[in-house]
Amino acid sequence: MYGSVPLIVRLLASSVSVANRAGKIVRDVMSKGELGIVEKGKDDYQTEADRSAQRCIVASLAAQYPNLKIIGEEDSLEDEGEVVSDWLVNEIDKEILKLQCPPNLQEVKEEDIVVWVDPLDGTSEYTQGALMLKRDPWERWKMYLTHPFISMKWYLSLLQNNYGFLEHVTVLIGIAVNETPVAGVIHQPYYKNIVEGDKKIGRTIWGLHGVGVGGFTPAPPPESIVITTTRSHSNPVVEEALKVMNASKVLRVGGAGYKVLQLLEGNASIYVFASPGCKKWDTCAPEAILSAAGGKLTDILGNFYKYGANVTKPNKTGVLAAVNNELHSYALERIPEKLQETLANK
Ligand SMILES: Nc1ncnc2c1ncn2[C@@H]1O[C@H](COP(=O)(O)O)[C@@H](OP(=O)(O)O)[C@H]1O
Ligand SMILES: [Mg+2]
Ligand SMILES: [Mg+2]
Ligand SMILES: [Mg+2]
Repeated sequence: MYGSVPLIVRLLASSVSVANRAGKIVRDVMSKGELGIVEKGKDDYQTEADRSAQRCIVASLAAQYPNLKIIGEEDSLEDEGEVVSDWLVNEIDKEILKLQCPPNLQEVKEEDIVVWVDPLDGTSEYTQGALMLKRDPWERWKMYLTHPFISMKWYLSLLQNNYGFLEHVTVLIGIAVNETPVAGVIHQPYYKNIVEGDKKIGRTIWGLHGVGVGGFTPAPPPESIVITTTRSHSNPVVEEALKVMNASKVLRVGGAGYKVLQLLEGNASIYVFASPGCKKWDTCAPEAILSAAGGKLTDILGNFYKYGANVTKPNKTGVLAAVNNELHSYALERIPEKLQETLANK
């Protein structure tokens, strides 16, 4: 029906609609309260929301774009569990369809594309948010006891945080063409906003190379250096890379998507994560949007990652990102060579 619209624009428009639906699934699982937490590895968990949102995204995109290569964080699920027909999205965002495709992306074919899907980025924050939604203290305590990875210190910090961590949760769909992220979607299922006088939950941020970004109001970086980094996957090497930045503040938040949003909205200057913990699905969509806004996301050696179908999944040499080249260079110059070698040789 929209065959005259270049593929990359159609795919981005579909991804916006699909991410909105996946966000609703994420909220519905939370409302039901049965999170179905599975431990995939150390500090690495999956919930029913991760599984269902992934099925929704992959099945919806594969049905409309059969020759796309789609790689999702929860891929080991393949063929298990059913895709509820209500999850199959064939809507397509009409506003995105109106975008003028840049000349260099007009001829892109499905075979040139790899879509990287993180159905739920910030799973730690999601599960901790669930805990905090239990208003009854006894219920909350019982749930805490079934969360093996939440220490008492965290539990107390969560209580003081006014249940705020759910905003860190995002749905990420990144579109790479010939190994480079050129378009992407970050959907925030728990973002609270007022649209035309009505309270609305959720928002969707998008970016396309050569066109720009939308779904939020970009803001310049803070006056002094503010670093954003992990709040749930730190270690001594990660901390060492923060120390050298001479930052006025360190913003510890969940998810790669939410951290890049902190850069785009002017709350932080640089995202530093000197750890091999992030994977290609964590950074593809954020990198596409950040670079469409004039920013840069690389490893901590300053090299770009490649996002082809056969690359290794982990971002072995960490993440270094900023809203502009100056801030990126500022950070890169400060990372000690020894630290770069530590990650490169791991
Ligand atoms: N040490 C580690 N082990 C497993 N996953 C890690 C990790 N460090 C980072 N990640 C993944 O990278 C993403 C961002 O992490 P963080 O919030 O700590 O910055 C999260 O994605 P998911 O929540 O999609 O799994 C998280 O799981
Ligand atoms: Mg995960
Ligand atoms: Mg993730
Ligand atoms: Mg995830």
